[in-house]
Amino acid sequence: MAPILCSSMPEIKVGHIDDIQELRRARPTMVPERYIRDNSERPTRARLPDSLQIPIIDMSKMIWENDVQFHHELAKLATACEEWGFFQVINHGIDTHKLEDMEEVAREFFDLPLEEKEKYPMKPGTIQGYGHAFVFSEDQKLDWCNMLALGVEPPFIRDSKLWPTNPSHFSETLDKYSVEIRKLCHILLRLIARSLRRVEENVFNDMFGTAVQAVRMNYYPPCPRPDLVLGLSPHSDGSALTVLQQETDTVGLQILKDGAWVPVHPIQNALVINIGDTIEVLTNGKYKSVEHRAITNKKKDRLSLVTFYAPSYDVELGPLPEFVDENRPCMYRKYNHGDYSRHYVTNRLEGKKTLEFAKIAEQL
Ligand SMILES: O=C(O)CCC(=O)C(=O)O
Ligand SMILES: [Fe+2]
Repeated sequence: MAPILCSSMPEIKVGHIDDIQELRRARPTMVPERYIRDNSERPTRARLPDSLQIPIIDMSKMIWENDVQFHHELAKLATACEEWGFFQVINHGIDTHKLEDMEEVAREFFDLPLEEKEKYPMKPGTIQGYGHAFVFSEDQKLDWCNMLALGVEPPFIRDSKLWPTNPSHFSETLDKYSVEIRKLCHILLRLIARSLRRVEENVFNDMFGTAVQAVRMNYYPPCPRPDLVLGLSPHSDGSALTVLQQETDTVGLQILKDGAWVPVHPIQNALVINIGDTIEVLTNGKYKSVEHRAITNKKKDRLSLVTFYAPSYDVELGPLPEFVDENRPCMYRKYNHGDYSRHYVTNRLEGKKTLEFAKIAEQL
């Protein structure tokens, strides 16, 4: 997902969209037609070796720069970004209470009666508030998910009317949480720059002067037919970095690796990080923004808390010259990040299609 803009598109017709938690109340044995995916999109049970897991980066090994451990972990980070686009960080230094508190208020919010949650409506064509983002037509297949999405920083993207006042400590908890995640993003961006070797450690600094930070909370109720639906459609994120927190008792996130959907198994207190479209463009495709999706479970619900961290809207982006040479010709044109964000939020989630906005024609 991209950072959140309030791009209202009054002309779009999306038809009636059910609230999934309400739909579930009647304990249906089947799902409505609008959720049933075409065969090719349905979650198939992949026969993958359990050892096929996204890399795990131990941040406690990356404190002392002169240490052998530091360089070993940095090399792992480089491989993770190049080959997977995803990794989990452990020992990231964020107080686990802050993570748990956020999970708790988010759950409390989703457990509220619908009338209460509808006080913060996500209007069609916008992606802030409670509801369904990225729905633009009546015939579009829908995701088995309720969402609450909020712009956090800079202040002009924050729509305070959409910040829940119930639970009463929601905003305060989200603010505290967001400060911690932001600090983690700063550290990660520096480490990522360092792992690229060809650029200075502070190469990204100017782009993130008034960085955009947005949060999306995805709640996936249990689904009677998880084999037919998707929790969240395949997409790459329009951010620079995404930080995803998930509970440990359900698997739902899958990433596309060499043509197979690989599940991301949750690790206690770890955070899942992925490279977004911005870093793919800046590194001219060296570090990958990888397609991912969420599937549902028959018996269990699942909550994911997702922070998108992106450059200032006024920044002009394009591949850094250090990553363009005769072996790797320039794959992306220069563009304004605000324009890209607008493009992202006004199109449905469809694999890596949004990045075509930036691709140079002969690379399409
Ligand atoms: O819930 C998940 O695991 C995936 C969430 C995600 O990819 C997103 O919100 O962009
Ligand atoms: Fe995502």
